[in-house]
Amino acid sequence: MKKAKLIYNPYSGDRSFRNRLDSVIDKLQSAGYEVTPYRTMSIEDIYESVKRSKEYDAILISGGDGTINHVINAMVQNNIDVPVGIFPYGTANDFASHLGIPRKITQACDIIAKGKLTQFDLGKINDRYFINVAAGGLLTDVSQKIDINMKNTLGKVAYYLKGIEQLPNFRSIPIKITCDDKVIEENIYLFVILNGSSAGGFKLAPDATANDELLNLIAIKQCSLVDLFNLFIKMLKGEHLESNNVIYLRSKNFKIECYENIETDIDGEVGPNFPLDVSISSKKIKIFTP
Ligand SMILES: Nc1ncnc2c1ncn2[C@@H]1O[C@H](COP(=O)(O)OP(=O)(O)OP(=O)(O)O)[C@@H](O)[C@H]1O
Repeated sequence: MKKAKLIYNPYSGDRSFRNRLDSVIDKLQSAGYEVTPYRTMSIEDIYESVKRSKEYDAILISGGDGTINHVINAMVQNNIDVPVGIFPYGTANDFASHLGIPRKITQACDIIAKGKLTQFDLGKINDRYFINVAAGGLLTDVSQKIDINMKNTLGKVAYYLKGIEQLPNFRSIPIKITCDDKVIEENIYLFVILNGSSAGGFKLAPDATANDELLNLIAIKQCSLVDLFNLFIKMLKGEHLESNNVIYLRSKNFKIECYENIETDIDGEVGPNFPLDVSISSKKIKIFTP
């Protein structure tokens, strides 16, 4: 039998994964995996658990993008290069949705049982990796500021409510983006750098895939409230990339400088300080996919 370590964050999403544990073990055992579950106690504990997982044939993760981010960073730090299985039990689950991995336990187990692996890129920001998105600006600390109980009860709606609550603080920030031979200096509201295609449930980079060896930078320029509202409508229709108020760049590298002390975010977790050196690490992880 192959050995799989199942690392699960009991506080991700609606916290219901723990009730499915027996069913998961049953299905994976039938597929030839001897499963060792590990219930994480904290973020630091995720790193400790992965460090002790060098003998396994696969690492399976249950949680949202934040949990996947920490497990993958820990795997890279420890040179663990085994297949990764995902149970999308977070709130937004942007990365798993992008990969087409469903939340339903039977289907997620079937994907692991079938054993099809696809290589994916990782974004790198200073010395940390991101699976889906790195962001900065005035709404990006929304996911970090939401109370975990509010997120568990209200799901994705909690992100929007917290976003609206932050609107009075909405102001632009001066930023310098260097990419290939271009330098752009602009006042912006926020920027996102995507490896996948969605953030917070919004399909911001519709043509991007997490294995095209490119990162997608989308920034919203300072504009009037009316223009911002129109941009939001365009975003819902997937037409925002054509707007004059949007900067859209695709590249393997970006340098981002900002002289104001604003927070950054990677996969919904607290990110590093400026300046940001962002790059793509091509085909860095292999994940069980449909
Ligand atoms: N026991 C724990 N082990 C690991 N992380 C924990 C634990 N308790 C709370 N957390 C918090 O869970 C967060 C990660 O949550 P995760 O991203 O997996 O779920 P989510 O936020 O509900 O989903 P998504 O990111 O998809 O919206 C970390 O920021 C961490 O602070």
